[in-house]
Amino acid sequence: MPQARLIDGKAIAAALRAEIATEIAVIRAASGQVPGLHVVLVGDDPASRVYVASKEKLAVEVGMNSVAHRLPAETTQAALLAKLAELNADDAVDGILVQLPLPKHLDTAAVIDAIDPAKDVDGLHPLNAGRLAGGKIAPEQLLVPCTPLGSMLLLKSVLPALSGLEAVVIGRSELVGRPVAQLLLQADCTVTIAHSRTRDLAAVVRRADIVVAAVGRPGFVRGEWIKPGAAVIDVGINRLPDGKLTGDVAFAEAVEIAGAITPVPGGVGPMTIACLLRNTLTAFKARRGG
Ligand SMILES: Nc1nc2c(c(=O)[nH]1)N[C@@H](CN(C=O)c1ccc(C(=O)N[C@@H](CCC(=O)O)C(=O)O)cc1)CN2
Repeated sequence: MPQARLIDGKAIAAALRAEIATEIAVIRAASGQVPGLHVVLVGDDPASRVYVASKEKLAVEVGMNSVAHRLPAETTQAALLAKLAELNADDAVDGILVQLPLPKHLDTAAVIDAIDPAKDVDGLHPLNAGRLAGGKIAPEQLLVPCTPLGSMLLLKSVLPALSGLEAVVIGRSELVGRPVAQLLLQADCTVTIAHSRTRDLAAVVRRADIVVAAVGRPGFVRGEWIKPGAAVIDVGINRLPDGKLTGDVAFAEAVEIAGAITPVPGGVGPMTIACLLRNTLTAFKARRGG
C-alpha cells in the first residue's frame, strides 16, 4: 500500500527561521537595528508557559530583541490594557503577542482590540482580519495569524499550484479556521468551512483535495473520509492521558490514503512560531521602512 508523503514541519520551520536570521543579520549590519518582539503571558497555564519560552528563545536565535512579560493570573483587565498601551507607545517594540487562552476573567476580544494593528504579529486584530478577508492585499504584505500562515506554507511545499482545488477546513475559529479559509480562497481554491453543525461531514471531506483539520478533538477525522491522494494538514495538538501528543486526524488510517500529510508533533506546530518571527520581521519592515 503506498503511504502518504510526510510534510516535515520541523525542517520547513527551521529553513524559514534560517532565512529570517539571514535577513536580520543584513538589516543589522546596514542599520544597527533589529526587530523587537514582546510576548505577554498572563497566568501559569503549563502549555502556554512552554510556548512562550520557546517563542522567546527562537526570537533570540534569529537575532531579534525578545522580551516576555509574565503577568500573574490575577492581572486585571485594566492592568493588561495598561501594559499593552505601554508596548504600543514604545518605538522599539515591533511585534506584540498576547498568549492565548487568557484567564477566564479577562475579555479576550477587548484585549486584542487594544493592540496597535501595526504591531499585531498574531494577525488577530479586527483591522488585520478585515484586510485579509477583503482579499485586496497580498497575504505576504499582511499580518496573518501564524498557524494559518504556517499551514499554507506546508501545503505549498507539496502542492505548488493550489488554484481550482477543493479545500475543506474543519473548524471555524478566529485563530485558525476562518483565516486559513481566507488564505485558501485567496489562493483560488474552492473553500468549504465545515463545523459542528455540518451535515454528513464525511461526505463533505471526501470531495476535498485539501483537508485542514482544526477541531481540537483527537483522531476526529477518519481515514475513510479522505479522498485518495488528498493533502491533509492536521492543526490539532491534543494531549492524551498518557502525555503523548496527537492530532485531529486518525493518522495511522489517513497516511494510507492521503497523498501528503502533516504529522503531530512535527507538522504545523513548529511553523506557528517560525511564522510569528516572520510576521515580526514584516511588522518591523513596515514600521521602520525596511
Ligand atoms: N496568541 C496566540 N496564542 C496561541 C497560539 C497563537 O498562534 N497565538 N497558538 C497556540 C499555541 N502555540 C503558540 O502560541 C503553539 C502550539 C504548538 C507549537 C508546537 O511547536 N508544537 C509542537 C509540539 C510541542 C510539544 O511537545 O508540546 C509540535 O506540534 O510539533 C508551537 C506553538 C495556542 N495559543
